[in-house]
Amino acid sequence: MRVLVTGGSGYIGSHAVRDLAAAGHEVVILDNLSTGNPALAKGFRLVQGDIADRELLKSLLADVDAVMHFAASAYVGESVSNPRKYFHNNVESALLLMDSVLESSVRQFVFSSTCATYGIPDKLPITETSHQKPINPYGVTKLFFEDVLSAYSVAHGLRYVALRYFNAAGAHPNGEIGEIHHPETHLIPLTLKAALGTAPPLTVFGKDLDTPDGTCIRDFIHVSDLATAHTAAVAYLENGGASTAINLGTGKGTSIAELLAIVEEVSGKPVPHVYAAPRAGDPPALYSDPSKAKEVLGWKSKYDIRDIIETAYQWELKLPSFLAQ
Ligand SMILES: NC(=O)c1ccc[n+]([C@@H]2O[C@H](COP(=O)([O-])OP(=O)(O)OC[C@H]3O[C@@H](n4cnc5c(N)ncnc54)[C@H](O)[C@@H]3O)[C@@H](O)[C@H]2O)c1
Ligand SMILES: O=c1ccn([C@@H]2O[C@H](COP(=O)(O)OP(=O)(O)O[C@H]3O[C@H](CO)[C@@H](O)[C@H](O)[C@H]3O)[C@@H](O)[C@H]2O)c(=O)[nH]1
Repeated sequence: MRVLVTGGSGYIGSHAVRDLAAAGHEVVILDNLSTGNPALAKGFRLVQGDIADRELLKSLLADVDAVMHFAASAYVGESVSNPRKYFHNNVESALLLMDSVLESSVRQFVFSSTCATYGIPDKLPITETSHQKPINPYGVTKLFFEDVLSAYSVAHGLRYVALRYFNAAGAHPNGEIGEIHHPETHLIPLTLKAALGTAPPLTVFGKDLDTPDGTCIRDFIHVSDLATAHTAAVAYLENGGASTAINLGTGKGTSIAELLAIVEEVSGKPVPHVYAAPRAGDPPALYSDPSKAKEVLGWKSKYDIRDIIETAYQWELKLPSFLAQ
């Protein structure tokens, strides 16, 4: 298949394009480089442009069979302080992308959704039928776009897979690419940087939450596992699969306190940290029931939290030389 990958120069997209190419697909990346890094797209055709550029999309979509849509603004905390940015990029621009898709012959679509669409879950682990009541603007935009896809699949014959990732983490096991965000606000890179002394002590948001050790719980899923799930989603659509939404997680939650202990073990260094109030828009505990992914896509995660920290640590050591290339 020929796949247009929006946001393929970002963290998760750059891992997915490598897996797609390894499976024999032809990839074109569209990325405006607002948060992406061109070095992550090395070896692939990268078109620098915006998903809202109708003219550009018309020409790109003429030559592809499917779209994989990663491009978005994706910081939970920032979406609370600057919601306009999120409604603009994740809804307004994304709707223009869909107009372009519907005006083309492309009818297969894979979307980067998120467990942030669930809000505070009604039960744990979270299944795809758990209620979706997001508690931050980022989650609202992602849920809205899922609803757009659902309506367009009924009205326009679009077939889509909305992949609801839990917390993407880790780096490519071959050491070539890994997590880069500007600014970096994610827990694992900030924890590693704190251990290495390349960033200030970690601020842990919340220590008296309603969780067994009082710190927040997340289901960290290795970015290479996410990548293989995307390739499986493309195969599912290629084989005529119906539109659906699927959780991508390990099924296991790790608390921040547990995570700090693993980072200390892997790095052999203490993680300097301080506690602060919970971050606005953060649910205390999120972890998946990943069984639908196994049933529908034949996919399950291969890496665990220790693998995640080990690959992320190796990447963190390499990052200065990667950025200096
Ligand atoms: N990181 C996570 O834990 C996580 C979890 C669930 C869902 N997601 C979703 O996965 C996707 C990728 O996340 P990521 O962590 O790789 O983020 P990222 O910021 O590294 O990647 C996003 C990419 O999209 C590009 N982009 C943004 N807006 C664009 C636009 N209007 N036109 C063209 N390109 C644009 C950016 O330059 C960047 O390369 C996002 O949709 C995010 O919401 C991420
Ligand atoms: O310096 C920090 C950074 C984070 N956290 C906490 O760590 C947890 C994870 O935070 P973070 O790494 O920022 O990820 P999330 O806010 O959970 O968001 C990520 O994971 C979501 C799915 O859960 C995706 O949808 C988002 O795009 C992605 O950024 C949260 O409880 C944060 O409060 C801290 O305590 N200190």
